[in-house]
Amino acid sequence: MSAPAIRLKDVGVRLGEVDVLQNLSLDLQARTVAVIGENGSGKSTFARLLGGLINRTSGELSIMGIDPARRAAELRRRIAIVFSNPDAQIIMPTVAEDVAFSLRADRLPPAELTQRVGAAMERFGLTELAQRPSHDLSGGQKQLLALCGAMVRNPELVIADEPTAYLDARNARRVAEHLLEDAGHRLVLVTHDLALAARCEQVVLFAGGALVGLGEPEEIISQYEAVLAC
Ligand SMILES: Nc1ncnc2c1ncn2[C@@H]1O[C@H](COP(=O)(O)OP(=O)(O)OP(=O)(O)O)[C@@H](O)[C@H]1O
Repeated sequence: MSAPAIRLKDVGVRLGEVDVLQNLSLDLQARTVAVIGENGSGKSTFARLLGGLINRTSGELSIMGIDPARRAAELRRRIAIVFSNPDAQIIMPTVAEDVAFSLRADRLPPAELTQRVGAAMERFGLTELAQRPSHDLSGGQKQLLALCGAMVRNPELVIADEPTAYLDARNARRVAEHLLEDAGHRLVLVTHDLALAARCEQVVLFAGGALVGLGEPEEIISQYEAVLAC
C-alpha cells in the first residue's frame, strides 16, 4: 500500500481549558487498528478526531487523503462511526426504517433499498425485529441496530468506540467478526477488551493524552499490561 490511511503530524486537541491530546504524530497503515489505554487517556477523543466530530487545535491530519477540517462532508460519506452508546445514532421509529435512513443519501430504487436493508438486518440478526419500535429495543439490540445502520453504507473506514460494550457474549462475537473479518473496510477500534485488541493488526496505546506505544499487538498489549499491574 502507498500513503498511510491515517496520518497525524504534531496534532493537539484542546477542549475547553484542557489539552486532551498532545503532540500526536503517527502513521496508521494496517487494515485493523486497536486503540487501548486507561480510562481518560484520550482514546475516545482520538476516535472523534479521526471521525471529524471534533477539530484539532494544532498540527496536520489526513484520513484517506482527506483533511477532516476542510472536507468533513466527504469524510462522513466514506466512513462510519459507532459509539458504545447507540441512542444518539438511532433516529427513525422502527428498526427497518432506521436502517433505511442510513442509505437516504444514495437515493436507491425502492427494490434495491429493500434488498440492502433486508440483507443488512439479516447480517446483524435484526430481521425478526424489523417492525419493532427502535427505542423499545434492549441496550444490546440498539447497539446491533446502530452497527447495522453504520455498516449498511459499506464504509471504507469504520471507527468504533467500545462497540461491544452492551452486547452478550454471542452478539459480541458476532459484531467482532463483522468488524474484524470483513476485508471491505479499515477499522479503528477503541476497546478495553485486550483479547479483541490482540486480533487487530496494529495497536495504539495512549496514556495521559499522549501516544506511548504503537506496534504489533503482542508487544503493545504487554507494555500496557505492565502499566496496569503497577
Ligand atoms: N469536552 C471536554 N472538555 C474538557 N475535557 C474533556 C472533554 N472531553 C474529554 N475531556 C477529558 O479528556 C480526557 C480524555 O477523555 P476521553 O474520553 O478521550 O478518554 P478515554 O480514553 O476514551 O476514556 P474511557 O476509557 O474512560 O472512555 C479525560 O480527562 C476527559 O475528562
